[in-house]
Amino acid sequence: MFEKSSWIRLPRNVVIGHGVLGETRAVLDDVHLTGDPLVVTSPTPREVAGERIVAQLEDAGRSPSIVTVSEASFDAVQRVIERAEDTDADFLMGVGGGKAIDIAKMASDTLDLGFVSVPTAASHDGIVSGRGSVPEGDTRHSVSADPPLAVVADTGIVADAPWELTTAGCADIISNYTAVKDWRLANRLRNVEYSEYAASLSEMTAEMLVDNAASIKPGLEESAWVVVKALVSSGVAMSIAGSSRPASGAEHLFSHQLDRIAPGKALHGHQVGVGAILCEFLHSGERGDWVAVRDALASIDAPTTAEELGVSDEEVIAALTSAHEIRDRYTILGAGISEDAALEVAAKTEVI
Ligand SMILES: NC(=O)C1=CN([C@@H]2O[C@H](COP(=O)(O)OP(=O)(O)OC[C@H]3O[C@@H](n4cnc5c(N)ncnc54)[C@H](O)[C@@H]3O)[C@@H](O)[C@H]2O)C=CC1
Ligand SMILES: O=C(CO)COP(=O)(O)O
Ligand SMILES: [Zn+2]
Repeated sequence: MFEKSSWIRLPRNVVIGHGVLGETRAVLDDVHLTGDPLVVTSPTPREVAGERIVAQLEDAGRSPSIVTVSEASFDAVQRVIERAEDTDADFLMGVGGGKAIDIAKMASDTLDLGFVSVPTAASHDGIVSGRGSVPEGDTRHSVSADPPLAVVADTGIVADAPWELTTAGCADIISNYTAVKDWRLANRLRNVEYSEYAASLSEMTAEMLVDNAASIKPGLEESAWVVVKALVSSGVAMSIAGSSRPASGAEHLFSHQLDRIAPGKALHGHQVGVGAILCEFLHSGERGDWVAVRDALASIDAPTTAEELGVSDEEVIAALTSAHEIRDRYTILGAGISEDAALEVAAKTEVI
């Protein structure tokens, strides 16, 4: 008899559309979050959404608190936990980009409180995922965390965000191609647990985004819709898998290493996009699909070279040759690639 059991944990309400921030209170009521939240945000998202949520809840007689965070780290999670305890928060809301959402998600998981995700940019696929991604010293953790009970994605706000945040979200989705290839490889070579449903959903999400690339344009609210839906779909794939495997392979290891070697130079999505070009070449060779990955990234204005990322050629090579060390995750990088091989793949793909 098949005895294995697994929990697929998903949000109950995913509300996407123009002006839906104004419906936040109704969304919270619908999932029985009737108390006082701690809103976790960063400076600009605080202005464009955080303060508005606080005002809306205060008008309804509630007493929300708000805290601003700057980086994704275990220290930041701890500070938010303390603030939630001090303010006696009933639940947490992550309002902003991937870092604010990850911190709020991880803090609410530790506190065993409800969590609501309010993305102000379509820059990453952690909007609905049951994962938190944070660095610690020389390693990068991808930890399990309760997914949001509800998501409120106001496409008016997302469409007004800087265009590069949207192109970063698109690149995070395009990187699903290599992530799934790595997952299948790890399943074949290391018997890593694998879900064909999650893998297919992840690939289909990337496929649909690439097929719609021509309609993804700056300032267009319809584009915000398309990208947010793809990010939700990719997050659902991670929830089905119970890991970030469907959306995170060697291209993510490369990006996480770049975060250490060249911190603050480029967005997560842009780094994983360039990583996907390199890793696709490693998977399928010179005449393989790396050109299609590069062209898809270029078609939505995402960086395809070290220069466009704002990092040096040496930093790219250092990140690529050490990426396998950052996490125990089997990928096309295996036990690591040599500097010669890294120089060749980076030169042939014109990343450097
Ligand atoms: N947990 C998960 O499953 C996933 C987590 N991530 C994590 O998410 C992080 C990357 O997320 P990002 O959003 O790229 O970085 P981020 O959270 O640092 O946001 C980038 C910048 O955009 C600003 N911003 C957000 N909305 C804005 C708006 N409407 N107008 C103006 N500025 C705005 C933020 O305040 C920040 O300064 C990484 O730490 C990555 O590891 C990424 C994918 C999946
Ligand atoms: O960024 C991610 C998926 O896009 C997930 O990253 P991690 O594998 O670090 O959790
Ligand atoms: Zn990512």
